[in-house]
Amino acid sequence: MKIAVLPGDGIGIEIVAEAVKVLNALDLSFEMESALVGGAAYEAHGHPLPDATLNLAKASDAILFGAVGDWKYDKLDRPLRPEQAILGLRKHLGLFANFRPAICYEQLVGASSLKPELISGLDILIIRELTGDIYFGQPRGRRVATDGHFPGAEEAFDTMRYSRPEIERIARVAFEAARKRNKKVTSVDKANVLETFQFWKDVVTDVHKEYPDVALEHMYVDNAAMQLVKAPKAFDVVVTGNMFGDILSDEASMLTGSIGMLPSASLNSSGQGLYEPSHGSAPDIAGKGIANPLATILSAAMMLRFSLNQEAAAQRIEAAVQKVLAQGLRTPDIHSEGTTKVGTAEMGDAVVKALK
Ligand SMILES: NC(=O)C1=CN([C@@H]2O[C@H](COP(=O)(O)OP(=O)(O)OC[C@H]3O[C@@H](n4cnc5c(N)ncnc54)[C@H](O)[C@@H]3O)[C@@H](O)[C@H]2O)C=CC1
Ligand SMILES: CC(C)CC(=O)C(=O)O
Ligand SMILES: [Mg+2]
Repeated sequence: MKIAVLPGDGIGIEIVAEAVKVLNALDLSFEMESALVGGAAYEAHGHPLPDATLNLAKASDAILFGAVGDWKYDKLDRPLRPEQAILGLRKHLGLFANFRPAICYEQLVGASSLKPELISGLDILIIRELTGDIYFGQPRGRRVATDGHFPGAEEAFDTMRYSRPEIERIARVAFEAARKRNKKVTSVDKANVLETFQFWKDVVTDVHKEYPDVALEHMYVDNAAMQLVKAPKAFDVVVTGNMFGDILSDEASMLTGSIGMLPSASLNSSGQGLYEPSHGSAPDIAGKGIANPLATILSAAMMLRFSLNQEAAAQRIEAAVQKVLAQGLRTPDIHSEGTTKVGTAEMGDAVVKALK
């Protein structure tokens, strides 16, 4: 079993180091090979996703990814910007199904900005389509407007699009996942305004006929954003497009206490996966040793479960995370009165120690 380790930029480097520490402590036999990605790869090789990194990712059973990006690259031509590395990996590896579980551990009920009764026992799964939508649609660019409100003015445009097979396959992933949970799927769209999302809604409704045992509800994305903070436990599986899923999963992360707690798995149709926290490179706290590594450590657990067939090891990691939280250890993002503030490396060490 081979794992490509791509730490990336900012806190990506700090949090991936802790996940690797935990993986090494499991005494399983897998090979790990690291490569540069994002801004770090741009600095060294002039490209955020060099061929060597992409080839390593393709040749691996799984990829452990940190995060890419830094404000200092915001003026680069888009193809050279660090974020193109993660978009490129998703596209080249066909990682269309992004699982973002928002689970509120009992020990962190007080860390959320929501009332305890709203989030205690929360366990929802956001399934985000990851290789289509306005993030990948062509054409896109800048031009001089020939029509619209200001003909002759400079304008920018992107293309939102989804094909039937793209929607069908992510809908099936969602219905299958719901079958193993509470048998409810909420499909989030903007069908009242966007043709792409009326189509999304129609196709999800068609696929639902194959899953009569699973309840399907449709919800507009603006309402979904509101319901997520009003009554989050009413959701089970949420399936949505790339952009809405990006936004809603960051919102959902606060139900778990912090974005530093939200892991993710991005899978293709052959079971190969990329595992990364749902957050970014956090330049505001990078290099300070205070980033929460738990989302990345929990992503490593998802990797063991989904790509490496190591369910027992995945459960060991998840139990160890719960144990350190029960011990009262907290990075600053989840710290509250009466708990012990620790740094990134101390948190990783504590998880290693807590592995049974
Ligand atoms: N998959 C990826 O590589 C992603 C990369 N990005 C990139 O990351 C850079 C920063 O973007 P932002 O919008 O600031 O989003 P971000 O997710 O990096 O940070 C948002 C806020 O959450 C905090 N935060 C994030 N992760 C944390 C952790 N593990 N522990 C404690 N606090 C944490 C940050 O300090 C910041 O205040 C940008 O260049 C962006 O494009 C953003 C999202 C995903
Ligand atoms: C940097 C973006 C491409 C990705 C993002 O925000 C995400 O995947 O959550
Ligand atoms: Mg995001």
